[in-house]
Amino acid sequence: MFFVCATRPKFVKPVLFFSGVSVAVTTTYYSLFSEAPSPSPSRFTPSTLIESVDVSSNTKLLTLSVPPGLIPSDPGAFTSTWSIFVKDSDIQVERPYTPLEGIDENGHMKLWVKKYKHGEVSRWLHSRQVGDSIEIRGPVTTWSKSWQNGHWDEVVMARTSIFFSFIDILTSPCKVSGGTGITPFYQLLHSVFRTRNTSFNACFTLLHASRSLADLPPSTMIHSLTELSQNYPDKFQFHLFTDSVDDTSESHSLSIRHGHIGKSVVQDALRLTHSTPWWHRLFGSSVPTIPEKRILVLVCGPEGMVSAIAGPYGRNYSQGKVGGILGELGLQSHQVWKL
Ligand SMILES: Cc1cc2nc3c(=O)[nH]c(=O)nc-3n(C[C@H](O)[C@H](O)[C@H](O)COP(=O)(O)OP(=O)(O)OC[C@H]3O[C@@H](n4cnc5c(N)ncnc54)[C@H](O)[C@@H]3O)c2cc1C
Repeated sequence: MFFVCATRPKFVKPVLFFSGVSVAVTTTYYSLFSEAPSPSPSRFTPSTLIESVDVSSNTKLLTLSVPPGLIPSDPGAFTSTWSIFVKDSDIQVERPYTPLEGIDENGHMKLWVKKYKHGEVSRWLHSRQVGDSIEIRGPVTTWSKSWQNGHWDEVVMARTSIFFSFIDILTSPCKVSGGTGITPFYQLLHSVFRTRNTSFNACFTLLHASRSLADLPPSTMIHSLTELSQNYPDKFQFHLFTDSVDDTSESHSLSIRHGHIGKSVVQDALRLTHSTPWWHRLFGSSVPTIPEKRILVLVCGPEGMVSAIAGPYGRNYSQGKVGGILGELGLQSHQVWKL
C-alpha cells in the first residue's frame, strides 16, 4: 500500500533552497576551476597552435598560445634553462622542446622544431595545423646548475655540428642535433638580457656551428642575437660557423666563418693567452695559461662533437670527465657543463 502526501512538510522549502545554492556553487566552482586545471610539470594542459612557419626543409618555427600560469610569474626565477614536454596525442608519446623566449606577455611561446625522418613527435608536430590543440606540460629544468649573476666572469656556449658519426645516431638518437641545439642557449641569453638588462657581470660568447647555411637557425633568432652582440659588444659575442661553403649569396649580410669550432676558436672565446711559457715549450708541453677568472663553458650538440670539445659523457648521460679541447686547455669539471 502506498500513501501519497498531499501537503509538503514545512522544512522542504529551505532544504530545496540550500540544495539549489549548493548545486549552483558546485557547478560554478567546477566550471571555473576543473575545466581549466592549472598547468604543472606533471600534468598535460592543452595549448593552441597559432602559427607554423617553415624555416628550412626540415625545421619549423611554431607559436603556441599557452594557458596562463605555465611558468612562474617572476621570470627571474628561471635563469636555468627549461623545456616543456609535448604530447603526440595520437600515440601518447612525449618529447621535450625548448621554448625560445619563454612565454611572452600575450601568453605565446615559440618552439623551433626539427623534423626527423622517422621521428614520431617531430613529424606529428610538423603536421599540426593552425588552430589545433597541442598538449604540453612543464616547465622542466634542463640545466640544473642555474646561471647566477656574479658567479661567472666568462660564459662560453658552444653549439657544435660536425663529427656526427653513425655511432652517435645509433647510441643517442634523441639528443638535440641538426642545429636546434642552440635553443637552450638562446633561451638562457634571452632570459638573462630580458630580466637583467645588462646589470650583470658576466661576458657571454655563443659559438654556433651549422653544417650549411640551410641549417642555420631562423633568421629572427640570428637577427636578435646579432643585434644583441652589436648593442652590447662587451657583454655578448656571437660567432657563426658553417662546415661547407655552399651558398654564399645568403651569407653576405652575416659574418659567418667557415670551418669547425676548434681549439683556437675556443681559446679565443675564453680569452686564454696563446703564448706558452718557455718552461712548457722546453718540455714539449703546451698547456695554456688559465687566467684568474671564473669560466663556464656550456656545450651542446651531437655526442661525437661534444666529446671532441669537452670529453665524452659518462654513464647514462652523466657529465663524465672533462676531456677533448677543454681538457687540453686545463678546464676542470666545475667549469664545464655538457647539456
Ligand atoms: C632537453 C631537451 C630539449 C630539446 N629541445 C628541442 C628543441 O627545442 N627543438 C627540437 O627540434 N628538438 C629538441 N629536442 C629533441 C626532441 O625532444 C626530440 O628528441 C626530437 O624532436 C626527436 O623526437 P621524435 O619523436 O621526432 O623522434 P624519435 O621518434 O624519438 O626518433 C629520433 C630519431 O630516431 C630516428 N628514428 C626513429 N624511428 C626510426 C626507425 N624506425 N628507423 C630509423 N630511425 C628511426 C628518427 O629519424 C630520428 O632521427 C630536445 C631534447 C631535449 C632532451
